[in-house]
Amino acid sequence: MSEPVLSVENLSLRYRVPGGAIAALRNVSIAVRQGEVLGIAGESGCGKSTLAAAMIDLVGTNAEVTSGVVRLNGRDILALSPVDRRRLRGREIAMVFQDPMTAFSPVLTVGAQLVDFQFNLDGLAGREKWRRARDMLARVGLSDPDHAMGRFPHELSGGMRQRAAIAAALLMRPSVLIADEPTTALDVTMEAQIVHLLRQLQADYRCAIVIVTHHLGVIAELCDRVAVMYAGEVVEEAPVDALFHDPRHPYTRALLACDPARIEAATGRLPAIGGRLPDLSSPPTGCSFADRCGIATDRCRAAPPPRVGLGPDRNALCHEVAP
Ligand SMILES: Nc1ncnc2c1ncn2[C@@H]1O[C@H](COP(=O)(O)OP(=O)(O)OP(=O)(O)O)[C@@H](O)[C@H]1O
Repeated sequence: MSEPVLSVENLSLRYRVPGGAIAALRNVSIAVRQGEVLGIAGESGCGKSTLAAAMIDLVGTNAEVTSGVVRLNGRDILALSPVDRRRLRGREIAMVFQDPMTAFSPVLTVGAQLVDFQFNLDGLAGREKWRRARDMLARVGLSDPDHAMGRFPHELSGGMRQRAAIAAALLMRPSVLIADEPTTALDVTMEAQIVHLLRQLQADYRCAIVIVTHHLGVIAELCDRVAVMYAGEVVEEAPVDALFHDPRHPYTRALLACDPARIEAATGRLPAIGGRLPDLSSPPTGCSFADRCGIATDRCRAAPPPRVGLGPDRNALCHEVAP
């Protein structure tokens, strides 16, 4: 099995807030290999976006990594100087956000910005950078790339803008693409098209993709492997088919039961997981999910759960799951 291109090892991160800190990531370990698509799933507030941002070293100024390593192509990026870290972004690792305007300035044309993004390619003439940018827009499915190059970002439709943002991210051929809810702002048809595009690009460029999404349909369509997060921890990690056919962690089971695609036929209503996420300013001593779990015992509330190996690429953080 190939070496991971990106790995996070025992990463803990907290956000400083007035009067304390939010433990947004707790001992997270996860890796993605070349050509693999890793999905990160979980309810709102579980730490998905924080994990994605930490992977590309884009966490906010009130964030503090308290332990752990983020390794990109073998290098510990947290140990690099800020200048070296910035140099990696865009070249070896790039990000696509929910709002494609995040990638662009509103006051420059798409073409000018795509040319600027290639500032690292010293030996390349401006005309060549323009051609590369135009070709990448064509590659991501803009039917008239020459026209799009001359437009301001707001002059493109939402779907076109997201395609242009994906083009911007892939322009330097990074080995890892991090996508944080890239389809959430789009309608269903557009979402399907972007998922299809990501799958094609991944096959063509063999880049690894880490995709954060609350949409389990996107995970099922696109991902090879899934990490399910709950309260700042990865509670289950599994190949995608195994996760959907045989979820092992009680939280994963609850999450799948809540998927909008599985709206209860009888009532037409969406089942919800009862209870709330624990307060991450003082996480519980035992299992974080114990208060909402149907099979929790006293042991679950008293002691942190073990990580139980369940086969290749498969584990769950639970007292009650059997190997
Ligand atoms: N900049 C910040 N300052 C303080 N707390 C933050 C900050 N960003 C996130 N948090 C908190 O960290 C926890 C994890 O948030 P995060 O956004 O990573 O979760 P998420 O699973 O991506 O949620 P969503 O799907 O709603 O984006 C939450 O409790 C959130 O309120």
